[in-house]
Amino acid sequence: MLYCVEMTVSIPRDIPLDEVERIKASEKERAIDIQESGKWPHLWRVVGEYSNISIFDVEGNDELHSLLSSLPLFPFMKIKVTPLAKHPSSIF
Ligand SMILES: O=C(O)CC1=CCC(=O)O1
Repeated sequence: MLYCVEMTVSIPRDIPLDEVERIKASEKERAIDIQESGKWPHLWRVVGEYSNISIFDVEGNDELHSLLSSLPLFPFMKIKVTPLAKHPSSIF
């Protein structure tokens, strides 16, 4: 199943900068691992926001939740999930 996922990050200002940098480095590693698995085929920055729009290609809700909640930034993200179905006029 395909899902469009919008993740908006908001890190509390009282977390020490070195801890924030550590979390971001772990986030990047985990994101690369998932992309390399083929389950996260698109990851795009939303211009002007600390936010991304992604496409996930997974078995279903449980797998998507498991991947999203494995991200180190998960506790600091607001996530909007939109399940996608084939459009009848799509030629792709
Ligand atoms: O920077 C973001 O949009 C949050 C994020 C998700 C995957 C990643 O590497 O960073």
